Amino acid sequence: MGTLMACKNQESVDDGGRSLIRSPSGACDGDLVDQATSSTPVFVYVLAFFSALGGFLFGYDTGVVSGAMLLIKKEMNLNALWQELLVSSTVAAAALSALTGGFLNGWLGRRICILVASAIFTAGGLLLSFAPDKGVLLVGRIIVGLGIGIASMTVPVYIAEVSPTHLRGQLVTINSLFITGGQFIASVVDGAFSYLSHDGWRYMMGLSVVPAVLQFFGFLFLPESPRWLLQKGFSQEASRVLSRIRGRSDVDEEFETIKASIDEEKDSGGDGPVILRILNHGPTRRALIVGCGLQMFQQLSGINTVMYYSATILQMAGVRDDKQAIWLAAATSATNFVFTFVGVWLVERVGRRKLTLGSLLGTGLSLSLLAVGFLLSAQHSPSITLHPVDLYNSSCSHYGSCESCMLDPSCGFCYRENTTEVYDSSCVPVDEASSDHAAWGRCSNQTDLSPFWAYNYCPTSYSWIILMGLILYLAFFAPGMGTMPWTVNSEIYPLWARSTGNACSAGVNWIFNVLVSLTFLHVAQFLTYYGAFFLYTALVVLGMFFIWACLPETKGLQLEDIEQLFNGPTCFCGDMSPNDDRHVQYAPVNNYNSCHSDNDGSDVD
Ligand SMILES: O[C@H]1[C@H](O)[C@@H](O)[C@H](O)[C@@H](O)[C@H]1O
Repeated sequence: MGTLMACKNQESVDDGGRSLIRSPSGACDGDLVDQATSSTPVFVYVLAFFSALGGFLFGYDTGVVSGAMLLIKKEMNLNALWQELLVSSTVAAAALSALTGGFLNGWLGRRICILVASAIFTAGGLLLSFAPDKGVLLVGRIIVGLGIGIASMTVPVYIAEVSPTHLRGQLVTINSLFITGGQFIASVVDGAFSYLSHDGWRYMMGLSVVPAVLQFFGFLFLPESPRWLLQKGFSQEASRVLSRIRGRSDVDEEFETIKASIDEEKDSGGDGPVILRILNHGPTRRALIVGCGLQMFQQLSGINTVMYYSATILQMAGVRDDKQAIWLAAATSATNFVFTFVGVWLVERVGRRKLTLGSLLGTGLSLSLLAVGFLLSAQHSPSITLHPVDLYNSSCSHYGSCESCMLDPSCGFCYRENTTEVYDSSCVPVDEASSDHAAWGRCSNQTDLSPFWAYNYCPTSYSWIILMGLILYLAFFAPGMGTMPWTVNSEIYPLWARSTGNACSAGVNWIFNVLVSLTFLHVAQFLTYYGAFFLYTALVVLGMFFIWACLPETKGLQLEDIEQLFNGPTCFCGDMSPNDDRHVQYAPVNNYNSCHSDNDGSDVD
């Protein structure tokens, strides 16, 4: 490997942008830096937009189901198992297809995979909106999941491969913006169609066809990634596409750098299944550990539990009307979306490492605030004052407070309240067909005069702490932990391992997504809600150690150079990040001629 060299465009110091363009000889090319940073052709934004529609569909299809489910379960009389199946089948299918997507990506290319994903999204959306019964709904949800898996691993790779170095982080992070944007739009659509109690869900699910068709037709006219083309030996096409994307004809330097790295890899005689080659090749194996670790900790921070649980949190805060709860849940996903902009803005300014660490720190603090809120609510949980005769002698009749009653999934809390206190409270079995009311007694038939029914939560006056924790959590999670795992994974693998590396890490993301959401209620049952949130806090602290110790800074490096960051030990314990400002000197290139190598000259080789 040649010495890692860096150039810094002085003009981009102010906004924090950094350019490192390496020619095959290792020399910095001032003109190239100039062209790359000063005139980014619009075309690259068009490419990023059409690819990020895949992220939008990922967000929309995972987000829309919660609101749609409220209507579907009534119309199709779904029990809890079917509801669970319709939600988790999509995520499980996404895990499977993300894992196999790596093979498809390397074989067919990024563009074909994006086309396939948008065709799958279209077919799934149509099937869902015309589904005659729950069986077809399940098939539709699985199909959509297959599309999500492929899109989630292909889109960041494609955007990273077409982006100029100085914009790569920002453009890939736009995909995350589209994910949270999709979740937000889904919640607004859920709110709007919730008034249409008959068939409203068909529109909610069916609307995803619009961006899917748009992406499909867009990609019919958009080019393949030049890096993939070159890897497959289509040199002329690769050079033509690269010039088109860069908006200029002199792309030789970049072209040669990519080619040199492909030739180098060919010379080293790689053979056999890519995953085995990754595992046998130190730097790539270490990159894979870091990439999968990031994705695992993203999900272990409990984002999807918090998002999913937001409606209940809002109910605890006293929002009882279903419609109002739906709209307030839209406010939650809006917070997630708005704070993702902060990530897009910061990624090229502060870099991936600091952004992720700062985000995790805030996420951990907010999780402990959430936990404290739940702890105080539990300690001041209303007691049960009425004990109606329970003919079936269910477990519900044994509880003394709302806290223990609501932690039992078969019971709910029935109560009246005035401005200061809860009174006339009882713990009764929930109706098996619908958790909206009790199986029998005062809360079994909801009228305006009947008492309130709380399933899965307790009324509390500490809900404001929980609400604050929720908002702070999203504000800290969204810019860093929500975005960086996808961005960093799109850039840390060498070309030959990029599809497989991203497939594995996206697969890890989806697997932990299923694990965390499926286990949440059980964990809450064993540890109580505050215990569950303290557990997530502990996992976030572990994640911070991992990221502090093992995540190098990739900002400003050309994709072909990033592999060198993993030449040392997997974890460099924070103070040895090879791309720290302390280790790489960026030379002012006002005159675009001066260029320094690392300060000790020894480099990361
Ligand atoms: O990066 C995304 C994003 O933060 C979403 O809000 C979340 O639902 C996904 O699981 C995650 O992968």
